[in-house]
Amino acid sequence: MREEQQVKAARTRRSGEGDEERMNICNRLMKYAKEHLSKATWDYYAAGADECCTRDDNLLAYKRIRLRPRVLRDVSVSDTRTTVQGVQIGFPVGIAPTAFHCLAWHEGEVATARGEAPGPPPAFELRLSVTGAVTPPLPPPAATEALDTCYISSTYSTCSVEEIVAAAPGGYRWFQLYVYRDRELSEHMVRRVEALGYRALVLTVDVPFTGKRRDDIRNRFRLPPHLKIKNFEGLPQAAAAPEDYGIPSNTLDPSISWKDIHWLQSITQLPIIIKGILTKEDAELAVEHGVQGIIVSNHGGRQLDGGPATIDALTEIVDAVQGRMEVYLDGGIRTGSDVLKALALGAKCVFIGRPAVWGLAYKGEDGVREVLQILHDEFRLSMALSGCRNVAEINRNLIQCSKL
Ligand SMILES: Cc1cc2nc3c(=O)[nH]c(=O)nc-3n(C[C@H](O)[C@H](O)[C@H](O)COP(=O)(O)O)c2cc1C
Ligand SMILES: CCCCCCC(=O)C(=O)O
Repeated sequence: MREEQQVKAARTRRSGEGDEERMNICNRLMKYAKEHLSKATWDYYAAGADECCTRDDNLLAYKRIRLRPRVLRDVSVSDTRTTVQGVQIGFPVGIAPTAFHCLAWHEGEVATARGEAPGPPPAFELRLSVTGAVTPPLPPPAATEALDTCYISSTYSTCSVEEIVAAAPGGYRWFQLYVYRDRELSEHMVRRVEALGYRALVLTVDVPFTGKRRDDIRNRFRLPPHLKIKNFEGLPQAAAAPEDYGIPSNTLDPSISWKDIHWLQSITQLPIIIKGILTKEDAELAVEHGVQGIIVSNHGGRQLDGGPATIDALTEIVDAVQGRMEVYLDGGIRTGSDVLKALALGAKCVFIGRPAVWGLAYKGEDGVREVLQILHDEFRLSMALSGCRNVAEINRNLIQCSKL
């Protein structure tokens, strides 16, 4: 079942209504994207692996968690700021790496980067036109609060890392990397992003092979010829290789193992974040290998179907790590209360994949900015309504015991 249908079915079960007007902003934008993108592009973005159980569970798992709000705690001011890797960001929601943004919007990742970087406040027309109601009044933001957050740009971007940085030089960025069969290609990318001021490397470890995405197979999906993986343009390693999705298929190395973490550490001083951890055993190994963080991720349910929802995997991982490195999470974040629940269960920050793409498809950089703005406002409201004045006050006491 598609994400949209699944969410609708769940909502209908919960509320007894088919209440489209009350859809959260991410699902509203998803609906817009579905109506406006080509079928093959939509299918690619929305895809999950096999029967999409994990993709759908990523969302539904949040809806099974109940909060324990505290009251009478003077929430007249709430501060959403936090830090990741020692750097302050405006609120604990960043943008996960997703490929091929030029399929959603002509400016591609350049628009995403602009939408994420600090800039003028967004226009509120979407909030009025899509939700049909003005956002409820909120406590005033903390004085220095801004929507600055972290954008992890994908190796498989349709704009180059140079174009992304030039478009929005003030942004805080991490680079998503694969270990390629040709280690020189990985090293080349590391050197480039170091020189450009990227602040961390996010090593994706859950794609030894591409998951079985049935719609993509049926559609014979591949990047159209007028679009390119710009990061590989002109590189001899990528030139003659056979392609998968329009990506040189020899780039990913299925033989990578923990020893490659040492290799990566030997060629860079940047913090290394491993993306795609789902068990306490691998989290423990990540600590032992001295990386600076992990992202609890199942690749948006696009790789192994049948694995856990990320929010369900989080607790055992946080308990194993015991604060020895930062633990982040992606997958299924669609509302401010999802963010609150993930933080309460121990995530330092969460990342959104598809919602940023839906925003991009809706209105380019303004659409991305609005998704972030709305998630920010929802998160701030959820904090206040549960009695949290700042991010440090969010902890497991907020979660009903049956979920711990
Ligand atoms: C269209 C699409 C493309 C993606 N491309 C990448 C990628 O290039 N590298 C990567 O590490 N993860 C990639 N991911 C996974 C995301 O980083 C992230 O784990 C996932 O989207 C989070 O789930 P969400 O979409 O429910 O927020 C992609 C996901 C989607 C939906
Ligand atoms: C040959 C690997 C295709 C992966 C493309 C990007 C990605 O991670 C995705 O989920 O899609």
